[in-house]
Amino acid sequence: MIGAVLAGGRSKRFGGNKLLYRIDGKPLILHTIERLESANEIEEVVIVASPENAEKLKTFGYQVLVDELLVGPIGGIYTALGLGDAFVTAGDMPRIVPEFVDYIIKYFHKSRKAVCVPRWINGHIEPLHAAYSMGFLDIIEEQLALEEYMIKRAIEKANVCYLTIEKVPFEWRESFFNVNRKDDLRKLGIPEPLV
Ligand SMILES: Nc1nc2c(ncn2[C@@H]2O[C@H](COP(=O)(O)OP(=O)(O)OP(=O)(O)O)[C@@H](O)[C@H]2O)c(=O)[nH]1
Repeated sequence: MIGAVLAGGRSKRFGGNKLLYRIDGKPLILHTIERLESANEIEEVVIVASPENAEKLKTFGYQVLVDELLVGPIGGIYTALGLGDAFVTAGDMPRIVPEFVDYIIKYFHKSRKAVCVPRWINGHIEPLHAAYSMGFLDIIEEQLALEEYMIKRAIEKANVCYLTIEKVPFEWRESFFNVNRKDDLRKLGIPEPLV
């Protein structure tokens, strides 16, 4: 399955392009990609970028799709599904657990549902760590026509398989860690930059 890494955000909370921020000498997005591509079920990783970020991201040697919609993750997922079924993540997830990715993809194939997404017992879902089929494109198109851009709403309309997060190994939760603010770098053991 394709692994699609979303990279069309504005990093407002972080300030500056967080995906290019170097951690141990390597841009954050490459940490994410390397984790994702070490999952056995991932055949190829593609980056779904904003037109603004595309040129720089192409230098990393991965296929880059340009998201022309820029309406949030739903537009990135839409662009990725143009290539085929995809496991979609955010670009700011340097702690992805490959075994968890494989588990979700296998569950997705078995279930034959349009989307397979992890869900907490409290109902909160993790749509940027989920498997999507091309069959989901129709629902996204409907939502785009309605100017409803919340991915959560689109998923609610689909035939979905939910994976209860509390039922999988506790350590896998680390997979959802993402960098939003400079302060989050501390959780990676990196001192927050002074500027
Ligand atoms: N392709 C694409 N990716 C997006 C879009 N919006 C957000 N993303 C990506 O989705 C992931 C999660 O985004 P957020 O961290 O919630 O948003 P952000 O814009 O990057 O950051 P903030 O401005 O601080 O909210 C990141 O990897 C973003 O690059 C979009 O419109 N298109």
